[in-house]
Parts: sequence; structure tokens; C-alpha cells
Amino acid sequence: MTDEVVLRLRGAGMSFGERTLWSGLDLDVRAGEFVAVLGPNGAGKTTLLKAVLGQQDLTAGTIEFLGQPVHRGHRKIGYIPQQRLMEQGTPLRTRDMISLGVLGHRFGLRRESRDERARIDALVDEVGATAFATAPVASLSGGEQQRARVGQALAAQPALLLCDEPLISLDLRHQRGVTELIDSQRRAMGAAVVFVTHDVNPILDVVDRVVYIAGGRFTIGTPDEVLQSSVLSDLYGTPVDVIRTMGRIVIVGSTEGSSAPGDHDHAHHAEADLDPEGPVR
Ligand SMILES: Nc1ncnc2c1ncn2[C@@H]1O[C@H](COP(=O)(O)OP(=O)(O)OP(=O)(O)O)[C@@H](O)[C@H]1O
Repeated sequence: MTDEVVLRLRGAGMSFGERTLWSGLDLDVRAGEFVAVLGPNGAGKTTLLKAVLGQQDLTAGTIEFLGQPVHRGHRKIGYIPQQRLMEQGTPLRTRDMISLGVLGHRFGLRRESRDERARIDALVDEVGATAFATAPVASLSGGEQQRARVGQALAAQPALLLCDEPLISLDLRHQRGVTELIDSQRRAMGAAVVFVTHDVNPILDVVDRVVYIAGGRFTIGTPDEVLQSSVLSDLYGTPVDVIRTMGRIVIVGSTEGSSAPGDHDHAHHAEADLDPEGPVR
């Protein structure tokens, strides 16, 4: 990590009508820093990424990327969107998807240079897509499509990498692989990473700081500072237990009928003991 501030939020706020997702958010993300954004469904994590991407205007405050106000379509901001499957029939092949990241608007206009070809091949390999490099992306499984998307986002060598639940639908081996890939990108290139996730466990070893958003409020600090029963109970305004077991962190509402954190639709995390916000009651 260096002292260079890649992303700077000052007094940032986002409200929809009466509802405030977050307000008064001050955050500097430095080159090479890995920041996880945690919180229950609907807390405003994706909206935070959209604000940084210039796709959603703040209702208060400012966001700067490399000292300039953010705007849409910045080439040096990489984005791995929340998973959505590509429509069947879309002919784009896996390797093309990654080439798009390397070549940008030059894609299809000229042949790849030798360096570019080597870089694209290396990325195809690194995301474990060699076996399906020439297959249409739309024909791949959800996890395979996700890996192609990660390759595309890394290809542009972004100064800031925004990841929205990039590990969803990946098996454990590929969760680890993608995490290592993102981690090595920030170490080698000094990319700043903002990583939205429901489960901090797969990235615990690489996270520098956590922004935990819940109920219109947030708290920021190292994982050890934030992921504590007292801190999260305070944030949620109701008792929450942070349990550390076998190297994993599990966050649970600790009282019968508690409104947090399992109250927020975590149906996909039915295995409560594997769920950082699972409804163990
Ligand atoms: N443009 C908009 N207009 C009105 N409400 C919006 C808009 N965008 C988002 N919201 C609302 O803001 C809330 C936060 O949405 P967001 O997608 O940021 O949550 P999240 O923390 O990413 O949740 P999840 O974990 O479920 O992905 C949601 O209730 C959503 O309906």
C-alpha cells in the first residue's frame, strides 16, 4: 500500500426519498489497499459502487477518483458487476470477453500485438478459462462466466477495482483462485480494491479495512476493529454476536426475535454456521 489516495469520499450520502442508505461517509482508499464493504441485503453496498462508477448521483458530499470528480466510463476503474447470466445466443467467446478488457475500443479493429496476445492468454489461464476459451460465454456455467468477467476487469489494469460479490457461485477452489488473482493485481499494480461481499471469510487474509453498512449507518476499521460483537451490536442497535471459530467469522443475531442481522433476507445462506450474517437464533 502507498500513500496515494485513489478514491476519496467526503461527506458522501445517498438517500432515496425518506430512506437514507448512508450519510456522512468519509473514506480514503489508497493505492494497493483492499477494502471490503459488508452489510445486510439492501444496506446500500451496490449503490456505493454505482456512485463511484458515476452511475448514481450522491445526494450529499463528493467522490473523487485520482483527484478528479468521478464520471461514467472511466477506463482506469475496473468493475466486476453482481452476477447476471449472459443471454443465450450471445456469440461473444470467453477469450473475446477478456480481449475486450485488454483492447478496449480497439477490439475488432486490428489484430492483437504479440504482447497483447500474451497478456490475454495469461489472463485466460489465470482465471482458469483455458478449457473454454473459445466457447461462447453464454454457454458457460454461472461460475465460469464469473471467471471470464473477472479476467475482463483485470485486463484493463485498473487503478481501482470495484467488485460486487465476485465470489458468488464459485466453488471453493475458484473462490481462492479469484481472490488470489485480485490480491496479486493490487500488490503488483498497486490497484485499490473495493470488494462488496456477504461473506468476509474467503477474503479475510487479504482485507486491510472493512466498511460495514447497516440500517443507514456505517462503521470503518480493520477487520479486527469492526468485526466485534460490541461494535456491530452498536451499529445494528440490537445484540449481535461475532463468533470466531476454526479461522472463520460468523455473525449472528444473538437474541430470540432479534432484528439483526439475520432479519435481512439471507435465504441463500441457510447454512447458518457458514454464514457471516446467518440467522442462528
Ligand atoms: N435508483 C434507486 N431508486 C430508489 N431506490 C433504490 C435505487 N437504487 C437502489 N435503491 C434501493 O436502495 C437499497 C439498497 O440497494 P443496494 O443494491 O445498494 O443494496 P445492497 O447492500 O447492495 O444489497 P444486496 O446485499 O441485497 O445486494 C435497496 O432497497 C434498493 O431498492
